Amino acid sequence: MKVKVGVNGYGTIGKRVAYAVSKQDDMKLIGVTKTKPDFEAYRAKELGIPVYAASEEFLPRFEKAGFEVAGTLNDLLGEVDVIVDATPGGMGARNKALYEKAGVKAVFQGGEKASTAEVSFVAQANYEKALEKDYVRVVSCNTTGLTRTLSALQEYIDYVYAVMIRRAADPNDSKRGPVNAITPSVTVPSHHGPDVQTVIPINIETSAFIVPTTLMHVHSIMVELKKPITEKDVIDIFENTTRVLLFEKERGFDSTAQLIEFARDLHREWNNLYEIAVWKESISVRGNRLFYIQAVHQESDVVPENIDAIRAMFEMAEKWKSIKKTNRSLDILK
Ligand SMILES: NC(=O)C1=CN([C@@H]2O[C@H](COP(=O)(O)OP(=O)(O)OC[C@H]3O[C@@H](n4cnc5c(N)ncnc54)[C@H](OP(=O)(O)O)[C@@H]3O)[C@@H](O)[C@H]2O)C=CC1
Ligand SMILES: O=C(OP(=O)(O)O)[C@H](O)COP(=O)(O)O
Repeated sequence: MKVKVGVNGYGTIGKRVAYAVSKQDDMKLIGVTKTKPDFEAYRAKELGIPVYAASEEFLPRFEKAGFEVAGTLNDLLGEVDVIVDATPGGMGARNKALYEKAGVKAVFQGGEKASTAEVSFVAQANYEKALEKDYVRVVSCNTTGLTRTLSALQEYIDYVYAVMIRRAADPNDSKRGPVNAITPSVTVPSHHGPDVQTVIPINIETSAFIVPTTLMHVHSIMVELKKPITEKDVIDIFENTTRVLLFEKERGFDSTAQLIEFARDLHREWNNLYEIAVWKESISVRGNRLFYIQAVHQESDVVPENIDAIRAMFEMAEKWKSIKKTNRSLDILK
């Protein structure tokens, strides 16, 4: 039996999740929603993906353009087992009542509050917590990146302090920037530390800054150690951690620009870099402190998490079987 999946919100995350769903042999993509018949709606149609209006109020837009939709969100909800809500942050919580009414499970994204779902999710850290759940939140791209590397180091962690350097906007976003400024998140901690704690129980504080770039986020991480570890141990741990890759400045990875070029060289769809990129040379142990620097491709790291969340919610596979299956389907390197 294939799980029938719909995607509400076919934007940066939604289109990538829809693509990933279409690559799974145990899932079927039933359709996606759009609010307007723009080029993304036409592209979905060209790809054979049924397009539904995000609600009845948007139907006139499609009618005016002569764009035939397969129905509205309510029709889509009548056809699916699970909906991936990838609408703008905060909208998912409002949509939840519709999903409950339709008796459909839902995966929410990191723009929603933790309380929107029964569990906040990063596959390698807490897959089992999502088993049989109806509402799961895949945490934000930055929180996913922090959780992937910190969960691998969990037994060594006394306290974590991380500085998040966030991209100002996604590459397709011409409304938000980038701006010619550095914008601090003046609320400390930023949401990322408390968000990591919704997935793994560690001591962590974060602060965050937005900078004028669209490519990736970067994290500068400092761990106060509970017990000794060497730089080689950390390298070995990350080499054996799924969805984490080590990159060397020595090999030309000077910045996020080369990381994105690497994804382009792999001919990845939308130059997705699903894996968290840790600079090998940045791994440094000084006394009881470990330092490292990592980069997060905000548009794609959460995509495999959405797929694993669906498998957990329907108990379709145990943790590592699902993670490996998802990795293979998306050509994730390890
Ligand atoms: N972008 C990122 O870097 C990341 C985002 N996230 C989270 O993922 C979620 C989605 O973000 P993102 O993909 O960037 O957002 P986008 O703005 O790229 O896409 C959101 C989509 O939602 C659709 N939408 C807008 N209004 C409605 C509505 N009333 N009903 C249904 N759909 C609507 C839009 O459709 P249309 O185009 O038809 O108007 C749009 O395509 C957020 O929670 C965000 O925090 C998580 C990780 C990273
Ligand atoms: O989840 C993200 O970032 P975040 O972890 O800093 O909230 C995404 O990059 C979306 O961020 P945005 O809300 O600035 O678009």
